[in-house]
Amino acid sequence: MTAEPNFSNDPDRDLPDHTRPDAQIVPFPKAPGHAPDDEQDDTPPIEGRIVEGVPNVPGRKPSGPQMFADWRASAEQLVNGVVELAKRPDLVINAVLKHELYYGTLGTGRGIRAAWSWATAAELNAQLGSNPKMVLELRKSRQRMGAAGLGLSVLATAVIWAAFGPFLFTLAALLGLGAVGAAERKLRSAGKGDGGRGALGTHPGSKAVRFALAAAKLGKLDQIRVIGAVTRDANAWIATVELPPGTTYKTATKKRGEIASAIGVAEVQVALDPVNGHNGRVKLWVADEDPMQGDRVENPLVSQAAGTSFWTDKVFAGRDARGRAVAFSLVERSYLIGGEPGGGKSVASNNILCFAALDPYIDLYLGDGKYGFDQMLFEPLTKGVIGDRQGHDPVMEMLETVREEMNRRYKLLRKLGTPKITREIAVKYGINPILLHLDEIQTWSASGDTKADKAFVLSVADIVGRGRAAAIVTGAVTQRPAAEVVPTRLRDILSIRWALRCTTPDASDTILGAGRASQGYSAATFNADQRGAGYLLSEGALPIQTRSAFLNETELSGLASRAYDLRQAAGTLPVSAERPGVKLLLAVVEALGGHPKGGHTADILDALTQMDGYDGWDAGKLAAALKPLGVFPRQVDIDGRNRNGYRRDDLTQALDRA
Ligand SMILES: Nc1ncnc2c1ncn2[C@@H]1O[C@H](COP(=O)(O)OP(=O)(O)OP(=O)(O)O)[C@@H](O)[C@H]1O
Repeated sequence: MTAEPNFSNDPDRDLPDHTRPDAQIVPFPKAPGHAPDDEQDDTPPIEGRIVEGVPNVPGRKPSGPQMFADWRASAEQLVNGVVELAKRPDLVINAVLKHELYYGTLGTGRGIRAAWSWATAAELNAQLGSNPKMVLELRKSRQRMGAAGLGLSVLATAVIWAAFGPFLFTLAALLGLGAVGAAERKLRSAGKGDGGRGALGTHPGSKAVRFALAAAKLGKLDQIRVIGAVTRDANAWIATVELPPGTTYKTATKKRGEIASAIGVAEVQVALDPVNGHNGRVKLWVADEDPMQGDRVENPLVSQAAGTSFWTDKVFAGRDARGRAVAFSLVERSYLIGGEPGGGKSVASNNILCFAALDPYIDLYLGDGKYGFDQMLFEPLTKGVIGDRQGHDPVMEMLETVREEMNRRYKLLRKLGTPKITREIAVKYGINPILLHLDEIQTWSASGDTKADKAFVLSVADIVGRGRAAAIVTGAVTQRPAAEVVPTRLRDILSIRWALRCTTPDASDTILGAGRASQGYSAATFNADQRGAGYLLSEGALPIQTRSAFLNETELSGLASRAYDLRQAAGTLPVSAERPGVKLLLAVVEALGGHPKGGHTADILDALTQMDGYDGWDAGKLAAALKPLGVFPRQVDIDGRNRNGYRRDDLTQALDRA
């Protein structure tokens, strides 16, 4: 236990910008009553047009003058837009050409395919065997008609060219392409394109948005309004929608899947935010691409030179669908991480473990029910670890150690007459926060040995429940999120829940809480390509769709060795036989032999000088080496002989302190 004030924990110390201001849990969707940041913008929107920027979404019904002002602003913006376009006709031509060339070519291709099918009477292919004569005759006659039509077209083209030159020909060709392109677009938006019903795309109009919401059964088309313009925000479009009277924001969140389907995107691409002060409005945010895929999310710890502070910093968990940082504090918290095998639990956990490791004053206790190598990097930093010692005994021993420490802290709190350990108390009394991280808890909570499993769950629940005030954070991780693995009484007191990809909505609810999936927060909606995707529920907030930060192996070992250095400098490395002070204490204890009281200096030196590294040591050197460790020679009575020596108690207490 270290009593030094933790100056590296100073909240004002110089950290890179991105490590703290971002460190907020941003509800996704935002908690009702919480105005989205981007609603601060005052730019009046234009209904039915796409503008780059952020819409102004008033939370109350607009007043008459307000509506008039909106319309005036809309009209002004429209006029400005037209003026801008008039100044740059090349942009208009470019856009038209691009559109016509693209859709015109697709439409022409579709036309050629259709003409070929018609000319070959493809619809009668099945009857070729039973009635070949009829089919072949029809083919011949259609092909004759087709050839005549083609010939006439070529002739007409030649006449136009000869009479009016290439200009009119080009114009006619462009008009033709435009008409075909328009038809192609219509076919696509009506769902008759080759690829099925098309998505709304990246720049939908408000009418298309209303159609989609009506199709998602949020109400009748004429009762759904889009307030202001459909706008763009980085890689998404945003629309503020007024639902039919009596339909609430919550109803809309439950239909997120249907809305996504009607828009033609994946559910994870859609976010619904409440509109401050109006429960019948919803702010619809639709990403162009799946935000849970693509490049990994990096953890800012990698580029941060300083360590972390349990009391003032937040764990960087990842980013939400909109790319905003998602982070949480560990103070007075505990957490549950669950998800199917390969769902990303270890990756998510690494963000917490690295954060904790980098605060040299957090004592780490680690247990992995897989007895694998996931935690090995951190083992040299831990105060308690079960490593590959299997069964309930090692883990129960570790839990008992933590509970003893917790009881000791409660005694201190009673003495101080204060309800919980604060940063000031921790620094004053040398109390280090504890992180107890238990991976694959099903190994001990649902092993089949009912008695042992129950004892484990009770012990963990005790630490979670009382540890909050004693600066003890418990984390439980499982790949089997089911009630028998994480009993409700345990889950309900774990304040942070992180549901990575799950196989069923029930499994997701086991982590996030009953009913969450039906509210639209289900980690079962993620697929295997969405690596690290999950829902993170922090105390008192709605679950946030989050992609966890991914630390690769190089980064992990770099962070672990940085944590080692920080702990070495702070003197908080765990007892290790390799450290000179500890090595000496262990050697002297060994030299005592078996006597419970201790040993005389002469006898100790006899045994010590036989060991490696202590050749030639005398009483003076031994006393000088033990002095900084707080161990001094005393008179020790052994078997009636009272001589200068060292007491066993003094040596073991020094080991504890080390
Ligand atoms: N946030 C992420 N970004 C990118 N890839 C990720 C992310 N999270 C997980 N992955 C990928 O998924 C793989 C599996 O993740 P991880 O090992 O964390 O799963 P797990 O849930 O711990 O599995 P198990 O239950 O078998 O231990 C990782 O090796 C990595 O390739």
